[in-house]
Amino acid sequence: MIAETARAKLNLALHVRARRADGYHDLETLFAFVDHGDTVNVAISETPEFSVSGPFAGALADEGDNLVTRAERAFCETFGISAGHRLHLEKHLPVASGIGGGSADAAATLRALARLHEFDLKDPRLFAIADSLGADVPACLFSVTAIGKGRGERLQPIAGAPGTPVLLVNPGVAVSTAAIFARWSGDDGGALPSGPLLDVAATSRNDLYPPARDIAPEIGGVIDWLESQPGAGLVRMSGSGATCFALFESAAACAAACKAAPPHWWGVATALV
Ligand SMILES: C[C@](O)(CO)[C@H](O)COP(=O)(O)OP(=O)(O)OC[C@H]1O[C@@H](n2ccc(N)nc2=O)[C@H](O)[C@@H]1O
Ligand SMILES: Nc1ncnc2c1ncn2[C@@H]1O[C@H](COP(=O)(O)OP(=O)(O)OP(=O)(O)O)[C@@H](O)[C@H]1O
Repeated sequence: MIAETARAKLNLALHVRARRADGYHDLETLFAFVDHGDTVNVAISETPEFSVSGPFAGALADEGDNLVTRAERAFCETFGISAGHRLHLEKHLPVASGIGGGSADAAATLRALARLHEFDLKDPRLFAIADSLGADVPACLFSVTAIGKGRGERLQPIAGAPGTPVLLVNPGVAVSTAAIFARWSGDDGGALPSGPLLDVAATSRNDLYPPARDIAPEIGGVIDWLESQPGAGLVRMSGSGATCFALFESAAACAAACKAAPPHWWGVATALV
């Protein structure tokens, strides 16, 4: 059996540039990944099956076509694999929450299957499958700190800030990525500034925050709460929300804030990788 971690993705910055004819939007984003995520297990099996466990398994109960099984089908078609697989997903990340849980699961499935069948992780066919499964899946395939352009698939790795303590908080509202983009102002957010990761993050924005807060005002409350926490530095919403994050100067301050979070919020104190 092969196990792969599906790390949560953060958009440390997200500038929306233009709406495209294909319905997507061109972005400039800073992708970073954290030391927390789902787990995907894959093994060859004569009786193919897919199962889910973990705290957010219930949110996927009605999901007919999970991103894990979609990734597996695409992999087998592309690489001509006739064997069946037993797939298991441990779901720790809230669903539809701006931290790319489904995208990370799809990417982890592709990495696990490539290892199982001994294909190179740099095989361009793997990237093409990732690109076909969603805008965040190519970034999740590599799960390294990177600038993303286009709809997020044109990736340029950059030096990260590993070990930086980060608190993730979600108020328990699921928001649709398509609905948030549909409410974007239409004003070009401009290019990201250049420089070291945390300097770029500090001098940029998430352009999806205003439309997300209009749809789910709870997100504004989460940002205000994070900004009031002792030791919090950069505070921002990730992706299309509703998860927001704060970077902290120390792991102790990060853990203390996590403990102080309202009990009905989901929160995890972790670190950038
Ligand atoms: C907002 C981000 O999370 C930033 O990393 C991603 O761009 C969203 O990535 P994702 O969830 O993988 O998105 P997809 O599942 O590919 O797209 C969902 C829907 O969001 C809108 N969408 C998504 C990405 C993008 N660059 N422009 C868009 O307009 C489209 O209406 C699309 O149909
Ligand atoms: N394994 C999966 N985990 C989560 N969502 C899944 C999965 N499979 C399918 N989905 C569907 O994909 C949708 C998007 O889920 P996901 O958790 O990736 O959103 P997100 O965190 O907002 O991602 P992003 O930051 O990429 O916009 C969900 O609403 C759900 O219907």
